[in-house]
Amino acid sequence: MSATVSMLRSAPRTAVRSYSSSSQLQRKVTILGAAGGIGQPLSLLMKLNPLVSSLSLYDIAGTPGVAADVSHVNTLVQVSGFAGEEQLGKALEGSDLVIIPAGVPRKPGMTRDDLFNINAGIVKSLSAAIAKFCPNALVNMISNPVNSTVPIAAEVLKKAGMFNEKKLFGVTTLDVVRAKTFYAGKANVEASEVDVPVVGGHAGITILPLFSQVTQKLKTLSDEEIKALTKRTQDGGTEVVEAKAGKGSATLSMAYAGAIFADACLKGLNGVPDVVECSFVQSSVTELPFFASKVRLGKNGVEEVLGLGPLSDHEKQGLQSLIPELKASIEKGIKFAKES
Ligand SMILES: NC(=O)c1ccc[n+]([C@@H]2O[C@H](COP(=O)([O-])OP(=O)(O)OC[C@H]3O[C@@H](n4cnc5c(N)ncnc54)[C@H](O)[C@@H]3O)[C@@H](O)[C@H]2O)c1
Ligand SMILES: O=C(O)C[C@H](O)C(=O)O
Repeated sequence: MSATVSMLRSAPRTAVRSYSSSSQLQRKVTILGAAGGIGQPLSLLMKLNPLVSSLSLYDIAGTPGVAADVSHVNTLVQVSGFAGEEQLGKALEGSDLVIIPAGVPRKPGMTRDDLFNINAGIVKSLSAAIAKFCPNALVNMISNPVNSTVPIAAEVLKKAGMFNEKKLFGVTTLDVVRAKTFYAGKANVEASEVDVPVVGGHAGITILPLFSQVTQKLKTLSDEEIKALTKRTQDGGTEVVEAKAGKGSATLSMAYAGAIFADACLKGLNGVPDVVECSFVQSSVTELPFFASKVRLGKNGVEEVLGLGPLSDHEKQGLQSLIPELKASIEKGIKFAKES
């Protein structure tokens, strides 16, 4: 059983145990964009997380209702709702972890980069508020295009003199969740027992699953099957956007993935050893300033950015192909933050 599934099954009892045993486990988590498609189920999942003591739900509107609703779930997490820019500071003050699913989602026919014009400004203003009200918090960036929004947040935090490269994460966990699910389906193994690192970025070919490093290699898949799995993982977001036919992009699977990554960050903060997840972070693994790879999480956020490990020829080729696109998206984000 995965850690998250077991967390969900035992949430209320575990919560009582954590709070009575150690005040050091009290953590404030803030969700920016909490009334949205991802924000609402993610708020529910964080209400079930025994490592959270206070859950602050912020959006431009609608959060008092979401907070009232989620607050009735019988765990010990204290929930507060904040709506409108004048309440943003109060929402953020004292946060240990800020999760950002604020911004517009794709419609069929759009790329993630088509969201840049609207979401870049949203991420910029929210990052400025984080620099002002909770500069020591870990930040989990979900808003797309992640390949540009993470560099934007870094630049805004730098301008404010508050950038700490150990504390800013682009959330790419959904790519890992998809790679595990699709691989398990093809190889006929238990999805919860499969692990697949996904590196690069979070858009199209910049998403590079490393199926050569999969755990649970009970069955050897052909090169053609691996290529098809790679393509399906890269197009996973588009598969959902098309199926939703204009009603947005992945929300439920993203909330699940976001909750897994937030839980890993909280475990790291609490000193749990060997917490490793893939994430898009400041990196020297390639020549690019930001790159997704396995990251060891610790009390200060990123403890170690792990290397890529041995790659198959197909993966080496994928890595070469993704660099120009990822570089351009990173540079676009940096330029926007510097010039606006
Ligand atoms: N990283 C990933 O893997 C991943 C996966 C799925 C979706 N996403 C992205 O997450 C974002 C949100 O998706 P969604 O489906 O929840 O969209 P949504 O439209 O349902 O919700 C977005 C929410 O953000 C809020 N918002 C807008 N401006 C804001 C601001 N300035 N401050 C606070 N909140 C603000 C909106 O009011 C809305 O409630 C999109 O950009 C989407 O592309 C990323
Ligand atoms: O595909 C999208 O636009 C949303 C998200 O990035 C995803 O991967 O599902």
